[in-house]
Amino acid sequence: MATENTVNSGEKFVTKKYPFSTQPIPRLYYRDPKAEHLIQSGQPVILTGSNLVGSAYHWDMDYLCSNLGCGQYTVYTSSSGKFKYYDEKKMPENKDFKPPTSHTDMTFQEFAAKLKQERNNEKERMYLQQPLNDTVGKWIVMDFTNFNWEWANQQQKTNRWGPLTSNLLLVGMEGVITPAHYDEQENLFAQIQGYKRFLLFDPDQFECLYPYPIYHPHDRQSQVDFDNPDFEKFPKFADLKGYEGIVGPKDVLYIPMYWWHQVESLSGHGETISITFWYKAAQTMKVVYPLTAGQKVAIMRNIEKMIAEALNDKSEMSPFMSNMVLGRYT
Ligand SMILES: O=C(O)CCC(=O)C(=O)O
Ligand SMILES: [Fe+2]
Repeated sequence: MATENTVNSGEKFVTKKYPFSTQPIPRLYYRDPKAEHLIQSGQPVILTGSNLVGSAYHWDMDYLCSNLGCGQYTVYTSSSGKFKYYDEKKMPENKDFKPPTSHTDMTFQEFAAKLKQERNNEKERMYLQQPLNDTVGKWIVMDFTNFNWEWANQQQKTNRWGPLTSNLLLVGMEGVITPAHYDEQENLFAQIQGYKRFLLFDPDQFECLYPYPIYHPHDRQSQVDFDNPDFEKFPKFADLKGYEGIVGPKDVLYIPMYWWHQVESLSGHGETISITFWYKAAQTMKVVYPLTAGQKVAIMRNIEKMIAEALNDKSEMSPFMSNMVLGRYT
């Protein structure tokens, strides 16, 4: 696999090389009017100085072990290092589907012990992904209470986002990868430990990334294997253009809704610890034309859902979808 060296804020990183070009995600002080403007116009930006999770900068494996309590945490395991998300609710109707990762629930202490054991085991990567809940110990509650809610709430208000839905705690081994996908929520992604490389793609790159059908467990994920793209099946992947940036401790990345992202925990800098702040979409006051690429993705999703429900048999989807457009809209 081809790699290249990247230098970012004085640190050196080895990153994988992909067959598409990228431009840097802007990196700006959080109070910079240019940063505020990017968020308001639904563009990604790496924000410095916000201290969104300033009260959690001391979180590391030992502190979390002592203070996270004895609740159960979901830990995913992968032999490829890739953790492509799958929706288990969509598995019963997709009998041939084989989950690419497995998961088990364990205490944080059990996870930390396993991590120490497996740290040098290239064949087994682990990634803890668990929304923060009320089983955490009192010091974590204290740190959480002292997040920069004033700024977060102000962003929520200014951008008319809906309610905060969850804070996902992500603790990953070096080298873990979350393959390209989009989410249906706004996200302030806060980094605490380690470095993550983000590859981002505008929602207008939809046709270059070939998401799975909506009824598939991998809905919202790209079908393209970035390490070994099948250009015959996915020819427009060759036209893909993206953004990239490295997010380190204290940085916050705004990931706008429907923006594709691939996330790679970089090697040589220890485990990665991150927290997401997911917000429901802003309510649309008045529709303005032309529609944005994100609004078109939302329309496609709704239509696809309606057709899938009406047909009630996923084997009918493919001929139906082709017949609807063939020689008419093609
Ligand atoms: O950090 C990761 O590995 C994935 C994060 C992600 O996909 C998200 O925050 O939406
Ligand atoms: Fe995501």
